[in-house]
Amino acid sequence: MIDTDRMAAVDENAAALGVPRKQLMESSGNAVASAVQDVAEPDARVTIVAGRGNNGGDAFVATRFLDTYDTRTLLLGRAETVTTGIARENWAALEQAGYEIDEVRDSRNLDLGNPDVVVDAMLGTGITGELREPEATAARAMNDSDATVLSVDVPSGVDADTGKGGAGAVDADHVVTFHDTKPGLDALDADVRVADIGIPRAAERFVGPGDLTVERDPHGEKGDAGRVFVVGGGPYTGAPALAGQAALRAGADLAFVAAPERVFEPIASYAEDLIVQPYDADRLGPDHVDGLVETATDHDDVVVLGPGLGSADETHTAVEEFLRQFDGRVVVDADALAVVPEIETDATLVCTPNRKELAAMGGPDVDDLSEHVDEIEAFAADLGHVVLAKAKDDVITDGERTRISRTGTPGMTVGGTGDVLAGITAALLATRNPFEAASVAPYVNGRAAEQFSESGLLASELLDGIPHAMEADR
Ligand SMILES: NC(=O)C1=CN([C@@H]2O[C@H](COP(=O)(O)OP(=O)(O)OC[C@H]3O[C@@H](n4cnc5c(N)ncnc54)[C@H](O)[C@@H]3O)[C@@H](O)[C@H]2O)[C@@H](O)CC1
Ligand SMILES: [K+]
Repeated sequence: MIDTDRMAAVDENAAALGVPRKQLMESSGNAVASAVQDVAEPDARVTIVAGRGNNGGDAFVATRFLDTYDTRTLLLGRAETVTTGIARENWAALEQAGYEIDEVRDSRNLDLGNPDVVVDAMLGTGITGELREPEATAARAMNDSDATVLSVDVPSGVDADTGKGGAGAVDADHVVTFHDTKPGLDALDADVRVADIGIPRAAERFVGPGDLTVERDPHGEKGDAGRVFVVGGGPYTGAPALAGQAALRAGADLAFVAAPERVFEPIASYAEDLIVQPYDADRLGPDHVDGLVETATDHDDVVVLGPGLGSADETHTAVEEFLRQFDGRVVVDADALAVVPEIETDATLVCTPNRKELAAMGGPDVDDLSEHVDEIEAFAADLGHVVLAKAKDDVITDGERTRISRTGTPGMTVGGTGDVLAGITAALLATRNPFEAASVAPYVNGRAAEQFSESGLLASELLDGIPHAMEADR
């Protein structure tokens, strides 16, 4: 099962891996033709009704594979108004090769003929709202005809994610959909087949540019990029400052750092963009927890818990207490990670262990994480939280799904890059679901690093690279 946002991401990832969409369209069109062949007698009359997007493009390709039938292809609208280059190219190929094709410029002139099979390629995943003209008239004609109706990807007028369709949606007998089935096809009274169109597994497995642009979970209000609240610092000062700044670079509206009074000055001096809130102590302890939880809850903050906190017993107890009380979203990093396997929490956690921290939490103790994805996935399932295990190839899993992020450079072994990652993850967690945020963050962090020379990379340099790294088509 794949929803349309994820499908679009995978499609873009495939293109980045060298399999562009026009190639996928050739496969889709071929699959449509096979589906027609399965329902059509050898002498059947086939009418293809195509829209102006890529759904129509699939059908233009199918036309070439249906030479042996009595096939007509109708385009709803003028060829100049076809919306995508690849669909237009496939239409032009039909024109040049002399296929029987027609532009339907006025829905009153639509005539399906008397076909045995109608291919509905008007609208796929690009639909918004109820069917408009001329598609609405064409859908009525299909539904009224005696022909077998075969829809491309999804019946036109039906939302592929929800299955909802306006009153005028196409009532398909058969659907041929691509790569994986769609949530909205489940409830349909139609025979649904899934066609493999040659999308490499890697396009799903590895985080790619497609993941940057789509799949935003509108957790907050639209335009509300969220507040990130870093609970860190004590023995160390640089770590929380890096995490907070990284969150800002990755799109957070505000970044707060709560830190012990003793280290307030240095943290505040690193960057004027950070708001630093001191508490009266040398390090985090149980007394501070109520106040921190209240602040984070009141503002619906995404919390980064851990950077620079140190491993004192009272701090460990405070982290436990924080996670017991808080029920919002938390990126857990560094010394705070050790607490996670020991506690029950209602919070939504993304845990960001490196190799050693993963082993200390009870996960596999291995050098190459990407060779042990099943074990890490099983560990995350047990833990009940999203795990972003950091290594040369980062492994991201929610216990059911696993992705790998391969960006980055050898220079990233320098101190502080993990703090930057925690901040990016928090910013993304404000607008995406935890698994997506955890998948995209290391991809962005690695891309940020790729903008600098490997030797002598500083974690603070990554900050400058983040905005550019978040652009899909940089
Ligand atoms: N995503 C992928 O990986 C692949 C997608 N493919 C095909 O591409 C399709 C999606 O293509 P597009 O994104 O171009 O979108 P569509 O072809 O579904 O529709 C886009 C067009 O429909 C118009 N439109 C939108 N809502 C309308 C309405 N209510 N009434 C009338 N017209 C309306 C738009 O103005 C636009 O011209 C998929 O369904 C599938 O068939 C395949 O080619 C293979 C790979
Ligand atoms: K369709």
